[in-house]
Amino acid sequence: MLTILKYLKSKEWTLIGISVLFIVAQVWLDLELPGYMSDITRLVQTPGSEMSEIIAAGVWMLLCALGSLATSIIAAGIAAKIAANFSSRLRSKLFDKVQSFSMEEINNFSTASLITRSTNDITQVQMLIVIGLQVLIKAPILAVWAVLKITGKSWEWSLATGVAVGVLILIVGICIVLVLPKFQKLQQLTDNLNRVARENLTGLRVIRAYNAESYQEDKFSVANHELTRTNLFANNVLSMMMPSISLIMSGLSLAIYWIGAVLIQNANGTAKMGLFSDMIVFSSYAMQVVMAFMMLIMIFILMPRAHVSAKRINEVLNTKPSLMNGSLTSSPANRVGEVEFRNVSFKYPDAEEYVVKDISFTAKQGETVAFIGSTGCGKSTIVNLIPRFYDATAGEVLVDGINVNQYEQSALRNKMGYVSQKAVLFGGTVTSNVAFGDNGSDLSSDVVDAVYTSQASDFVEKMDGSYEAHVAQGGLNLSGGQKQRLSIARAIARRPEILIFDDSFSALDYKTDRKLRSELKKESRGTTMLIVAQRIGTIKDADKIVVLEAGRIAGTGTHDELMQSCSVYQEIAYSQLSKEELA
Ligand SMILES: Nc1ncnc2c1ncn2[C@@H]1O[C@H](COP(=O)(O)OP(=O)(O)OP(=O)(O)O)[C@@H](O)[C@H]1O
Repeated sequence: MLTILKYLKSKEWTLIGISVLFIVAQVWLDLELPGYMSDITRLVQTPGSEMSEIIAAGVWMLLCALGSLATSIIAAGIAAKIAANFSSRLRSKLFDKVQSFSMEEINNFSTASLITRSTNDITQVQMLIVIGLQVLIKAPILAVWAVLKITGKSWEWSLATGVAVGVLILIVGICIVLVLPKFQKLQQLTDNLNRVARENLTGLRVIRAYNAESYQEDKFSVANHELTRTNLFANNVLSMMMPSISLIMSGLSLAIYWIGAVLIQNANGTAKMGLFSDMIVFSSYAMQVVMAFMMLIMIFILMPRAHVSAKRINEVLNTKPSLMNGSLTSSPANRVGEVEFRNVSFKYPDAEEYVVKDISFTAKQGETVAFIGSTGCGKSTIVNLIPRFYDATAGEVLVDGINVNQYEQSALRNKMGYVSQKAVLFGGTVTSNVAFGDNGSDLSSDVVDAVYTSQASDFVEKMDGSYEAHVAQGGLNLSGGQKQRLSIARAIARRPEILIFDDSFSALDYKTDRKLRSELKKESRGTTMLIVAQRIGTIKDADKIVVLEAGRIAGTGTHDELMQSCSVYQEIAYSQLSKEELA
């Protein structure tokens, strides 16, 4: 928990110092009250006392109470401000850190857990800071000060107070030992609930189409039930604390008055009055001592969960991204748009088997290199190594003759236009989606050209608002083919050295696919293209086709060469094209 406090700024430490001053003032004012009460009791019982003296003591008492209220409001305001700023900073830090993660780290934590850590976990820490800043500082000051006020009055009363505090600590200790492991589990179960809810919402259409609502509900109920059960256990244990504290407070009052009654009975005439007034003052201070411990208990309720949350936040913040950033921001001027794989092998983190093995090929500037092969043979994996979504396990991936891990990641990715297998659009407009990213072009002419090349102008111009038309989050108001065309436009609009299409043409009909490729050829002359495809028709004209089988290269060459030499390619070609098309 303490390590997370290093993210507090010096200005916030100053504010904490100021709030300590207010809290000390509040405690002092609170502890003045019993003194005035004792004065009033004494004055009331002393014959011949002036009414004005009683009123004066009452007014001072009221002023102390108002002062205590004002200082506590200010201290609470400062704590809320510090906690809100601190948690906002933590959220930004987590967001930035996750942005720097490779797919490996994201998969290790899981998306659902990263969401819980950025929201629920931060809220737990924020709550502890808001309450902790007031209570954690106030309680010890109050306890020590109140104990000092009552020491030396009567050892019998002190003993009763000591026993009460001892029992209180014992009960709190037992509760904490019981609930601490549950709190650890609670955050993991919240992750799990998030994961199930996310899966349900993203797969809603499929769930409905297959009438699988009850199956999903069962899954959700299991996660929900487990979370509820753990929550209930923790809350049931904690709920026993409050009645125990009330019992201890009432028991202590009773003990003080009982002891007082015996002491007063045994005292002589004049001492009786002093003892009575002492008893009232002592019982007030003793209550303050118990109150101080009660406040500490509140912290002990929040602390274990916040401690677990802080640990989970720190885990993310302290994770070193496995992709180390290189330092190169540009490549040699004479080698542009070149991609080379030298004996590259790759296995996914934690996997036993290599997904691709010993891959070597070169794509020179302006060339089109295509990858084809059966499902799951490793085509997407290969192209994902170029923008460093993962690093090669063995061998070298070079861009413009330089290993990709020597580039600054942003510089490397600015060289590329990448279109993923599943089209991804962001909430905004057509223009904001096409002119997306670091070196996305803001020029409306570039956006219009890219949309035209990607065969999207027809439908974009018909949309309400045209290029400024609204695009829903995830492109939900567009069809699959329309989304894919806009993602292709986004890659083209960057005017990159290298265009990577990861099976991006499959969502398009044959006619659009053909028109798009012929426009692309005209518009992106000089741009190196790497195309993963399922259809031979899409890649037939490529300068080089790499045929993959079970993660290895089964053949490389042009369509005609492969038709002569590669049986795997022939098989794919005969299954897709007629004899006339192949002729
Ligand atoms: N994130 C991942 N973690 C572990 N294994 C993965 C991951 N992504 C893919 N794989 C595995 O790697 C293999 C190759 O996957 P890849 O997506 O590269 O195939 P592909 O040839 O592009 O397939 P498709 O044509 O169906 O898109 C598959 O067997 C798959 O199970």
